[in-house]
Amino acid sequence: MSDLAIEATKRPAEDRPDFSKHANVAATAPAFLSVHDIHAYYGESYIVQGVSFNVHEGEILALLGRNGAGKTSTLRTIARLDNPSLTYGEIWLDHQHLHTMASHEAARAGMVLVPEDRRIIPGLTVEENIQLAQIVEPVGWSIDRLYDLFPRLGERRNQEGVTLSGGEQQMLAIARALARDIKVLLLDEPYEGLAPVIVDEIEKTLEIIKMQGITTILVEQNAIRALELADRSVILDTGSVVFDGTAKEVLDNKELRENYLAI
Ligand SMILES: Nc1ncnc2c1ncn2[C@@H]1O[C@H](COP(=O)(O)OP(=O)(O)OP(=O)(O)O)[C@@H](O)[C@H]1O
Repeated sequence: MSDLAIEATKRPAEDRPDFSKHANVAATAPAFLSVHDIHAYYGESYIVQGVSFNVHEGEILALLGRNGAGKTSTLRTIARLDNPSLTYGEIWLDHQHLHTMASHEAARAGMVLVPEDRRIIPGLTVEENIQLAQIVEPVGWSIDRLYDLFPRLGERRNQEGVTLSGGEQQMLAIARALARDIKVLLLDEPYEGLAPVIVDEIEKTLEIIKMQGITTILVEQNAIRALELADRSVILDTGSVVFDGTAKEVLDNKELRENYLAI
């Protein structure tokens, strides 16, 4: 950790300098997505403790770790949500510095989070949920293209979104993200509560999304399923990276799986 980062962590939240507002502290030429030494707090709670990793364009990265390891917090920090707040570090996406952006600017730059609770808007049909995502530029996939990817959504286009099954709601949440012109899809526990056959279906769509060149970061409790799909994996423990390598390395390493994933 750099001196500045240590300095940031020692101070109470209100006194901490907000290094995220400083654009000119990049040390190296960024990868497609480069997360560099990010530190983030919920109020006084220091949760994301110097996380760094790179993601290549079109890759699926499984971000794994035990309950409470900091996976959701890391995703939220990368998406530039206010909570937890980024106090130090850099996030570069395709030469754009997301660490200086608010969440709506990061979304416009192509970083979109599909949260665990999916946030389907009540009172709106499937199609209206998608259309709402396309109200502002830049627009991504057309509605017809989204229905090709998710035929179930096409069949239910006039049904109220919140009345869909859990799996269909997850598909709608992903479709809504793709309806924007995105570069990186951040998925928080997309398989949660879903039957294996629905997980199979969602997995197939994630493979198709990958083939279109979109980069995905997948946070999943179902680590085996995530690793079988992913190219690479980053494992977190108490808010820090303890492993960065290929998904196969994790699947082949019993000790790593037992120590950090309990599988
Ligand atoms: N809003 C919050 N305020 C304070 N602490 C929080 C908040 N949200 C999460 N935390 C704490 O941050 C730590 C990391 O939580 P996080 O949800 O990022 O972990 P996770 O790896 O995604 O866990 P899980 O797999 O259980 O979802 C936990 O100790 C949690 O209690």
